[in-house]
Amino acid sequence: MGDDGLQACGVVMEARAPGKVILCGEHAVVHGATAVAAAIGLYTHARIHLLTGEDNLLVLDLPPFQVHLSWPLSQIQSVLDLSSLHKAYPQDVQSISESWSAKLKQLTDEQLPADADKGLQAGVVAYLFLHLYILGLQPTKMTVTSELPIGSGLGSSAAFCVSITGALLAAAQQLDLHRHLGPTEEGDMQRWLDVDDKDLDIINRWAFEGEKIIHGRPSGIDNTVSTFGYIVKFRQGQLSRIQTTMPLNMLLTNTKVGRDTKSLVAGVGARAQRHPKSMAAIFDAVDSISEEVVSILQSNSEESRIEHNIVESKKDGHAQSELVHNTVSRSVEEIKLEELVQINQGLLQSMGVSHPCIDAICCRTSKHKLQSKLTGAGGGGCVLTLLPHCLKSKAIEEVKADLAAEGFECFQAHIGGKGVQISKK
Ligand SMILES: Nc1ncnc2c1ncn2[C@@H]1O[C@H](COP(=O)(O)OP(=O)(O)OP(=O)(O)O)[C@@H](O)[C@H]1O
Ligand SMILES: C[C@@](O)(CCO)CC(=O)[O-]
Ligand SMILES: [Mg+2]
Repeated sequence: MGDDGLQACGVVMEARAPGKVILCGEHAVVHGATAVAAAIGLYTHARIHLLTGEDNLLVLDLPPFQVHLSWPLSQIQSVLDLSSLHKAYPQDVQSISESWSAKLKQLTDEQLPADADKGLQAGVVAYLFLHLYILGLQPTKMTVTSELPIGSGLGSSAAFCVSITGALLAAAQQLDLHRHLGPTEEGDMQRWLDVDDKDLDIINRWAFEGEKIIHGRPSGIDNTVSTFGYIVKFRQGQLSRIQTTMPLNMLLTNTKVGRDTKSLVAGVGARAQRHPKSMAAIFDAVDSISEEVVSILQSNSEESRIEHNIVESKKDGHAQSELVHNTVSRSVEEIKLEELVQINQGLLQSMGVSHPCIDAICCRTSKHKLQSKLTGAGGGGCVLTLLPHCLKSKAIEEVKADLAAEGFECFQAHIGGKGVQISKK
């Protein structure tokens, strides 16, 4: 018996799914443009315990929200028509119907406090939907923890959907798993298994259905990166993996301004309806930026090894800054990437998804001759700053200290690692 008095029957499955950064193309990707994104080494973990028949419950623990929810299976049966589930197979990915959506909201509202966040309600509905369709009415306890800041542009909603889908499919014994032969990450004693490619596709498709419940109109880029990992180019549901020898270092700064992706995506959609031609031109420009970023990342030319010195800041228009004194060498590719980041940020501002805090961070980092843009849905959340490979750690610490003095929290994360993985106990 566990601390909570529930009888676990010994089977525990855990899935971990990474967050992501979008290098370029957010929002425009919803309207058909290309975007480039990478997995980051911060994970959401979904742990599922199968319970014995004595506990006829579905239990959901969400420590980041200090929420513990529990539904008797009989209550779920009395609210929902589950007959269609008996015919469904986990491979047969389905969308939530209007009637299920209303009934799952009712089941969720009965459990959540009256003043609970609407975003949290949507996350719980996504969990119930995925659980019932993938695992059926099996008594379980699911605990979801996360290293990601939630609602901050690093794909927490996608990592939530991908990790719970992975854990549910693993518990339903629907995944082919491979022991991965590489060294385990330092300090990580848990053995993570890779998922077969065909099963990754099923995880991704279910997670997309979860994202639709949380977001309204996702492009699918976030769940795709969280599932497949690495660095990807994404356009209209199609992904291709980008292999690059270019070191991609960046600083992530959390504005800590709360926002939700659903309303930001809806806001850009409304602007596009009001100004179809102008917004189409912006989305086209973003598409070109992403295509250029892909070709820069994939170029392995001699040119990339030629180092260029950036003119000292005092000689250009930023002479007012007392902060800029370092001259940093950059490759031609790094210079181009920085310009594209700057152009993309300008276009995101035109879409109406920047925020004074984001603009302040971009301005602050430009005084260190570094380029920044929002990442994810914007409106607050996180900002990424490109760090040229020659930038010394002392200089990075100076930027961090400068941003910290403004009240912003900065961190670095590993870029381009694996996607969802499973661990069994
Ligand atoms: N660990 C978690 N536990 C429960 N719900 C979560 C968790 N992580 C994310 N969510 C769900 O995702 C929602 C936040 O998603 P949202 O898309 O607004 O932000 P994000 O995914 O962090 O940023 P972006 O979409 O810009 O990358 C929360 O309101 C909740 O529904
Ligand atoms: C804003 C957006 O483009 C990225 C959110 O991380 C939404 C989406 O693509 O689903
Ligand atoms: Mg999201």
